[in-house]
Amino acid sequence: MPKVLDGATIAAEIKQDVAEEVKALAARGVKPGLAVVQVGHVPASEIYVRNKVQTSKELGFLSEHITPAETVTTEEMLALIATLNAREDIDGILVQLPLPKQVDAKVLLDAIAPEKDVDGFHPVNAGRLQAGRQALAPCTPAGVIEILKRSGIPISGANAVVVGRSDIVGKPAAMLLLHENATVTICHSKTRDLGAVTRQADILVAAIGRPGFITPDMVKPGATIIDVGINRIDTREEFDKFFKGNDKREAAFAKRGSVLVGDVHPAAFEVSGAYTPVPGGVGLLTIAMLMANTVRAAKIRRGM
Ligand SMILES: NC(=O)C1=CN([C@@H]2O[C@H](COP(=O)(O)OP(=O)(O)OC[C@H]3O[C@@H](n4cnc5c(N)ncnc54)[C@H](OP(=O)(O)O)[C@@H]3O)[C@@H](O)[C@H]2O)C=CC1
Ligand SMILES: Nc1nc(=O)c2c([nH]1)NC[C@@H]1CN(c3ccc(C(=O)N[C@@H](CCC(=O)O)C(=O)O)cc3)C=[N+]21
Ligand SMILES: [Mg+2]
Repeated sequence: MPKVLDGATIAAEIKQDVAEEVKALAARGVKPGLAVVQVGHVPASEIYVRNKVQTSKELGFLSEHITPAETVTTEEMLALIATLNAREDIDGILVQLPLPKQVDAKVLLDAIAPEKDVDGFHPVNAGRLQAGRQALAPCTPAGVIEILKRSGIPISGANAVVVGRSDIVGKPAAMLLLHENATVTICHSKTRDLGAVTRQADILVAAIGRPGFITPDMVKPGATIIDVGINRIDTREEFDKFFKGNDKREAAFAKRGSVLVGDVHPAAFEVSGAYTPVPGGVGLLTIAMLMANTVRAAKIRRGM
């Protein structure tokens, strides 16, 4: 039976560590400040943003949830970011993606002060990360490393295969695995004979954005699978592809009319030695690492 790498338990450990740092900072009169900017109404963003704001409050941060209208312009957003950059009480700025199409996301993300870029999306942080300098690393890839380390899964010398090469997940995940001395392969939509590559993986990271894409034949028996994908399924036909006969998922589907599935087919987990579930896996670590990054940003920026 494969081991389930429980994101909730690991996230709780990280949040405990963060809470202790917050206490030590409070004793020195410092409160980490996080601004979460959520533009318009993207249904998928609601729950994530709520999680972020709630968790930062629980941990005793100064927490601001800023909600510009759907119709906001790039210029207005730049003015908001300039204000947040200049504020002494704000240590971290997060602009939730996706943004409406009239807003130039790249221009905005580049305008965030790198020392307040708790998402780790700014090119300065990406460059610092790849150059092996101190950097704010993107939260989801950082969470992947934390899960592996805290679960005692050896990374050094392992064959790690990352499927997906986005600037916010796949690429930085590969870079962090490399820094931990894994032998890293990055795959993408042009990769030839993907299954042959993924079957070499001791650690397989799926960050593709396609429900159940990784099938059992693509997995080396006993491998560790980290499923980053978050895909919402809302038709019976799709549901049956992944969860037919699964009572717990049936109940969730009946109740909400949709369920989440990762980029890994549930049957592929059965081949693995250990895996992160969706939900309850990497997503929860993303939130925890955002908190850790915010405290880190506070300490660095305030010279502590
Ligand atoms: N758990 C969490 O906290 C988070 C989860 N996510 C989830 O992770 C997933 C990936 O997100 P993100 O990186 O932003 O997605 P992107 O769409 O930016 O990138 C997807 C990557 O997958 C590759 N890909 C697509 N189709 C195939 C294919 N058929 N074979 C091989 N590779 C393929 C693409 O290749 P190419 O470059 O060639 O197009 C691309 O590199 C999504 O499900 C997203 O919802 C994202 C962020 C946080
Ligand atoms: N600037 C920016 N930074 C991000 O980090 C960012 C973003 N934009 N846009 C969207 C993606 C996605 N993302 C997730 C965060 C938490 C969960 C999460 O909490 N998941 C839980 C609950 C899922 C649920 O029940 O819906 C779980 O997997 O168990 C998932 C996904 C952050 N992202
Ligand atoms: Mg994306």
